[in-house]
Amino acid sequence: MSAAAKDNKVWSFLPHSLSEYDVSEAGAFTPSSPPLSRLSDPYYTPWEDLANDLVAHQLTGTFRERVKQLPTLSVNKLVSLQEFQRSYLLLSYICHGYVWCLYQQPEENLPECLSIPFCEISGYLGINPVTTNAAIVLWNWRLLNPERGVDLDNLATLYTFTGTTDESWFYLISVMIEYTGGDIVKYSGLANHAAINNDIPALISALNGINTTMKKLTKIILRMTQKCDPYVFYWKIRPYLAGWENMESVGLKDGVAYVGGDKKSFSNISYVFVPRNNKLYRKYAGGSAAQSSLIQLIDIALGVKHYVTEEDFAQGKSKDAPSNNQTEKYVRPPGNPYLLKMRDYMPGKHKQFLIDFEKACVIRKCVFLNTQDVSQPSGDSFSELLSYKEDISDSIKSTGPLSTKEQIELLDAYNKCISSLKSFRDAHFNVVKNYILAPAKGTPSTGSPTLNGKPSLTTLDEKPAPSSQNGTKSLKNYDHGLARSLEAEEVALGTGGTDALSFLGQLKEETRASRLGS
Ligand code: HEM
Repeated sequence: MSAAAKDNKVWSFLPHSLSEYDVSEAGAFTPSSPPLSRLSDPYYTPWEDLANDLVAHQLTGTFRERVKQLPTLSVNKLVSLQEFQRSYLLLSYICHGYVWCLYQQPEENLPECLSIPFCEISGYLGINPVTTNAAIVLWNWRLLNPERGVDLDNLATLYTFTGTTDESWFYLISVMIEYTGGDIVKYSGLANHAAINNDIPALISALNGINTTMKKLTKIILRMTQKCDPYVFYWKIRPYLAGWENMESVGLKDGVAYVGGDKKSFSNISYVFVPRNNKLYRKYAGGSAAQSSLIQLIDIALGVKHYVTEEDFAQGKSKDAPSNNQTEKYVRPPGNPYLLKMRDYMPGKHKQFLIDFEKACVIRKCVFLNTQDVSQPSGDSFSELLSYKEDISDSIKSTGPLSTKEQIELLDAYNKCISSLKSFRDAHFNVVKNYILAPAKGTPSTGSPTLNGKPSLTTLDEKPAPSSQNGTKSLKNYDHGLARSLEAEEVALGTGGTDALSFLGQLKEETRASRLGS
């Protein structure tokens, strides 16, 4: 009997047990117990102390000076996966505080005391050495009352860059979504197990579970405006979350040099080496919930396919792009390069879970094969159906045909899941307009309890004069990393450097198009 079977026979279609992927039905990709609040060995006190004082040192302008006094600590005294996760949080937080230091020009060299341990720890975890959703969300929370469960009225963050409640809320909304996603893991497992066995009542029940959970996720994301102010998010918080890819305009021409870190060996993680000044520079995207394994899992479970954007395809950025000017969807291979790239910004175990689940997932195939009479496929969906029929592998047990009523019920349960995923993406799209487009263009944002579109904190004009103490380079203008004012005709860029709204709009459309039947 495989490890998976011993763990839970529902998951026996995977080569490993859920716990081996560091995934659970209780909290999805969040750890099964709250993240550590301190490393056990006092040897790591220098990291702990500096992280605790990050906000204060940002304010006084002494952060970079303090980082340079750090000893280069060995990772040999980290004793568990949880300790590696905590040290990854500490170092990603310190590194971004260092590169994007408040009111300073971005710094393009990460000193050895940061880069060597950060690269080693990231290699162990199978994730890029940069701030990610794993650092600021999955491994960055605690329970106020340990006797009570995970809920927004019992959660606190371990670290924020700005010391604001807005930043805490921004992360905690994501924590709550990720944790609630435990039911997505549970029902996706049940749905695939049912699909493999062609157990239609069980499949319908599991799909209903996915639908109900998706609705909960949408309700949670809509709460973002309750305690996170778009102005604070865009101008104060987002700059710290930026990575060092597409940051030429703010001085990081080749990204950031991980001084000394390049001597070490790494896992099979992708990054770009640019030799300059005898240093090797790396370019990484910044922290984004696009690195959430949960939302990718939902796409995989429902068989929602994304494609290279029309724009990139036309420019030949896809390796499969044809030389002529065809941009029809059917010639674009499935897989959006940005979303696939984001898997290198997930913990390696979570990425492997997605890969293995994708290989084994037959939920959409089962729904499609069982509902042909009522879904009446044509065009692209007819080709899809043919490909399922031609697949002679016996991944789905064969049973008799369903009655029309049963077919309608199954199709309905599946399409409701697609609609609720589309509603989540609609809600997210509006969040992005509100938190990026509106503040960047100086237009009123909606739904903020504190601002009503007018800056209530320090306005940009009142921003303190840039500091030049300690000989560090000073900031010349107000644009910083990802925080930039945009002219009316300019598009807002996502952390990956592409037109965020057009990219997200395409994902919404691809979700909608995944409905079966009319
Ligand atoms: C203020 C709040 C938020 C803003 C401003 C925001 C912004 C963005 C932007 C600009 C993108 C485009 C790609 C990129 O830049 O990486 C994106 C993608 C994405 N975001 Fe958010 N986001 C927010 C909250 C959330 C939350 C709470 C989640 C929940 C998990 C989330 C999940 C995603 C996902 C999954 C993608 C990839 C596209 C997709 O699969 O639909 N975002 N977000």
